Amino acid sequence: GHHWGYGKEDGPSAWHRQYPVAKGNRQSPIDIIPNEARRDSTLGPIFLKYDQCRSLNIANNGHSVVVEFDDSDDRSVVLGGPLDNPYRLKQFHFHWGGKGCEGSEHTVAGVGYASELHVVHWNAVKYKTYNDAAAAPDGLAVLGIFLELGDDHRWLHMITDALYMVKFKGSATDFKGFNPKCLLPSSLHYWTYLGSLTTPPLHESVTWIVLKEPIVVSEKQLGMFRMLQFNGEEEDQRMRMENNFRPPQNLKERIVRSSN
Ligand SMILES: COc1cccc(N2C=Cc3cc(S(N)(=O)=O)sc3S2(=O)=O)c1
Ligand SMILES: [Zn+2]
Repeated sequence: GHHWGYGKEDGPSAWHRQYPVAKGNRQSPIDIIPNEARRDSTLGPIFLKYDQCRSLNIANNGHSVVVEFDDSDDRSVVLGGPLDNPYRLKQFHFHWGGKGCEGSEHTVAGVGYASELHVVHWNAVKYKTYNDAAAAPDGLAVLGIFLELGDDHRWLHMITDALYMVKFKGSATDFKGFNPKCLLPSSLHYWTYLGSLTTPPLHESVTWIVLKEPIVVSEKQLGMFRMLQFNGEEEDQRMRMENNFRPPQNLKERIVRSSN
């Protein structure tokens, strides 16, 4: 049927028709204003226990490129910070712009980055399935990491080298042995707030943890993401996958907290 996308007719400004929660009170992304974030001494550090993580595959879902993990046990979790219990690593994916344009979803004092990495975790302590967690107010914890342009990232090639295998929507290939720890910046200082999925179904189920320090990737590396297509191989219309980001949404009655 008529599916959502990032074009003029099916893009973020139209999503509310099929997903009324798009106009909800805890939508994401937002513009983060550092000076207005509340420094909270009760907010401890976050811990990323990814050493036993097991990546499974890399796929093009028609909206982004996603790396999925085995989440059948608590082998890889995020804990601490604003979280009351460990959240299980499920997948990571990216959002990016067009050549030379901004592409991140969150912005910082009105400034966007070239891209944003989302590492998605779910509350397997409280919820039996991912689907249940993804629709629950404390179901997901997503780590947001900004990508800024500069030198080559020494490990990103492991992902960009695989992109030719998942050029079209619906394609997937094995992707074992990848640890997202190699995509983290040196500092785990963060902003955190209660928000939502940034794509349909836009569930208001995400505790966002946005790292303050970006990682650096080259224009050449980011350009590889733009060889992906929104369309399936059999579709006539070829649509380059780019500008797959939702713009910042109203903060409403929320505050953003800052780790020390
Ligand atoms: C029942 O709800 C479900 C079930 C299965 C998958 C999803 N998802 C859809 C969108 C979506 C968007 C994310 S983002 N950009 O905010 O990090 S994460 C995510 S998802 O949880 O994978 C939702
Ligand atoms: Zn995302």
